[in-house]
Amino acid sequence: MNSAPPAVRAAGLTVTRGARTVLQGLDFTVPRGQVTGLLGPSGCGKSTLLRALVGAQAKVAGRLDVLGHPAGHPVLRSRVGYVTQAPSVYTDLTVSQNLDYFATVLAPGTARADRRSTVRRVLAEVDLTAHADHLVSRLSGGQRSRASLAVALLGTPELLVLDEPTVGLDPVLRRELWHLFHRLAADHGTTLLVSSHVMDEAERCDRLLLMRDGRLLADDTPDALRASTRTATVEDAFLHLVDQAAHHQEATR
Ligand SMILES: Nc1ncnc2c1ncn2[C@@H]1O[C@H](COP(=O)(O)OP(=O)(O)OP(=O)(O)O)[C@@H](O)[C@H]1O
Repeated sequence: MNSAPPAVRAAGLTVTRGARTVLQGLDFTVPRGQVTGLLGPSGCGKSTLLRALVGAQAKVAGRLDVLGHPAGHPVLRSRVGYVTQAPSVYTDLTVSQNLDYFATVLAPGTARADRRSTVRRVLAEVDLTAHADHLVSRLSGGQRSRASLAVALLGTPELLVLDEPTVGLDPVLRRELWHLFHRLAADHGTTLLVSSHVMDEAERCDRLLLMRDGRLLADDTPDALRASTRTATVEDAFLHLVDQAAHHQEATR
């Protein structure tokens, strides 16, 4: 049982983009030291929610606390790591050159020896030590994803927010990344919030936030979700909840 206060607490979280209300009054928590999946179809609002969490989204209403502070608070800058869908590493530099560059930008004035030891640490964490001197342009998709992740790990974040990190990867590389996420949670107590639109990835999460059309359908463990919906997979549980929500909507019309 995790009795620590949650890493994220949202109440009535609402976001408008243009004329649309993209997130509609969400209430949820994200427990510390676990891997929570944010699952839902393309366009349901996952990236918008993650952007709100890291303070990069305009027109956010309601309450959104991250590690005990309002989302986007300056003290969170070094405590929250964010990996966007677009790769954040330079393809014409080697992996270690990228990491050394970002380490300098993130902590200017750090002694060269300290920077080098940080770079060595994150290379080992994402299992890219053997590829440290390879150009990013020569890496596989999974290795590139891990290089982006390594940048986010430079500051030893307590919360890692990952937007569809496994998109476009083959099943073996996806499995490799999920192992890494769980290792970070187990070894460092890092909290991970990982978005995906691939329902089978839900089975790999400790906890799930299931989203559709800007609303949360469920906030539970995969086991509890399957049990409460009497289904065999999280994908079936999701479909069950979608149907249930549609019936409810019709009944209240
Ligand atoms: N800049 C924008 N202005 C207005 N609406 C936007 C903007 N960006 C996204 N949206 C809308 O907000 C909704 C949620 O988008 P968001 O990117 O959060 O979804 P998502 O679940 O992350 O999708 P995907 O899995 O495809 O990345 C979509 O309907 C989208 O059309």
